[in-house]
Amino acid sequence: MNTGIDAIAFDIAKLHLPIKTLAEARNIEPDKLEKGLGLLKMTLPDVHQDTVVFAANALTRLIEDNNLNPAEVARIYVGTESGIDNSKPVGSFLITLMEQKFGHNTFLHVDTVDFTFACIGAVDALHTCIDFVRLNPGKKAIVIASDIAKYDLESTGEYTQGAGAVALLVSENPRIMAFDNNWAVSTKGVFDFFKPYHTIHKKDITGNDANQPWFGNLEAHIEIHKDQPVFDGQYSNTVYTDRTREAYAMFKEMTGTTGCLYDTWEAIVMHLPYAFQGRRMFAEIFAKDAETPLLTGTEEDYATRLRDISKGEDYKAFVNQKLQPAEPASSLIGNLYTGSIFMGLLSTLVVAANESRELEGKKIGFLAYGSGSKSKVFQGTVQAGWKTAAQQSRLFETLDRSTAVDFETYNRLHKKEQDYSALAPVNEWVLDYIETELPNLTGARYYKWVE
Ligand SMILES: CC(C)(COP(=O)([O-])OP(=O)([O-])OC[C@H]1O[C@@H](n2cnc3c(N)ncnc32)[C@H](O)[C@@H]1OP(=O)([O-])[O-])[C@@H](O)C(=O)NCCC(=O)NCCSC(=O)C[C@@](C)(O)CC(=O)[O-]
Repeated sequence: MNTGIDAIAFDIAKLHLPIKTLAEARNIEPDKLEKGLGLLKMTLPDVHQDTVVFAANALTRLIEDNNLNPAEVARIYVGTESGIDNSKPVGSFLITLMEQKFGHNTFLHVDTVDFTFACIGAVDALHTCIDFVRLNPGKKAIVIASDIAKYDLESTGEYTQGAGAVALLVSENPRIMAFDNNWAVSTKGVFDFFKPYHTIHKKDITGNDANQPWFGNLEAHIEIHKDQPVFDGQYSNTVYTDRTREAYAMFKEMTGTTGCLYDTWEAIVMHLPYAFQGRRMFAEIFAKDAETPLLTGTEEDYATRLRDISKGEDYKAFVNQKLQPAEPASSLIGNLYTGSIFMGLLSTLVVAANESRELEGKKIGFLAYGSGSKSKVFQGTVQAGWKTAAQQSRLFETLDRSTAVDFETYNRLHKKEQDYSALAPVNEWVLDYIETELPNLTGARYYKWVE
């Protein structure tokens, strides 16, 4: 039985900071960001938006565009790493909101849960939902990837921010993409990017806490959890490359592929924290799988050879054919964390449709990554309804309508100083208020639909 993605909907933050504006303010050469990393716009949440809002908007669109009867949906599984509660999942908010819109008890028998593993959480949700539909033919599941990629001001992650959600309908005989039952994994527990609940600073070794055995010789200064990660950008690239290379090799082994695997893929969709991450990180796999000799001398020789290959004409042609179609949406959005790989898929489909290329029956390879760290490599075959879905998505028309903000507004939104919406919401969910008075409900978040 074919199982996979039957429909896609999305909700992307409607505000953006042009990357040039950020480059000028931070004294970075705009070309580095635009031509080096492929960034053009950085989308930002408005004051009335959080992960629940983006997820609810994408889900509402998925249901309405596909005339879905809630009774048909067995699961709504959410991938997120920017949830708003440590106990109550985004999924449980979604059930409340969908019942507000579609009727009392309409989602009573829907299973829901959040998956967190940095950017790969929604791929994990998809993986388990595909298994579920295979075991339960006729049932449908929804996977939602919803995140706000927020980094500290003036950090190297600042120019890779973005916000929004992608919702996928998973079913048998899907219209867009059917997945093979091979999922190769590479996992290792590392600290390349993480969001600790508490950050403990080493201040000095004279304070009272110095005597506490669990702090060793440190005085503890504890900060509460914040939205922005602790990360090491260059190390995260190394880990990204290692995990994807290892999972790719594992995929070859498990499928018994003897030749060059990527030659069998019409397009490659990778996790894109920024548009050019895939093309910057794939060069090693490109060389190794084609058995291009990489020097076995020093590490420096290896890096130089790899760099030469990545700047060569063969690699450029390969990038243009297989990796580039996933990039334009990322350039206009920024990082979507869990949603990035699915937005890369939609971008690939829309670019092919715009170029009148036929994808039906072609294989697409996926290289997912989540910090912390894990990669999953899998493949799918494009189905007959891909072009209609791509055209109906109106992806680039929607992104074109994004509103630019100035640097001051960006700063205020980032610091959460602004208490009014920069753009009035229309036909969408908004965060209405957060309870502050009632002791048993302090912190409860309430949402409403705005016509
Ligand atoms: C991604 C980094 C590390 C980039 O870090 P960086 O230091 O800003 O950039 P760089 O020096 O690595 O690369 C700049 C590129 O621009 C080029 N360049 C320079 N100047 C010019 C110019 N004038 N004209 C044209 N090109 C120029 C330069 O040559 C180079 O290209 P390359 O070496 O590839 O050829 C940084 O933005 C960062 O720390 N980001 C946050 C972490 C991150 O995104 N890591 C990515 C891997 S981990 C991941 O993907 C998971 C994640 C982050 O999504 C989280 C999760 O899983 O939840």
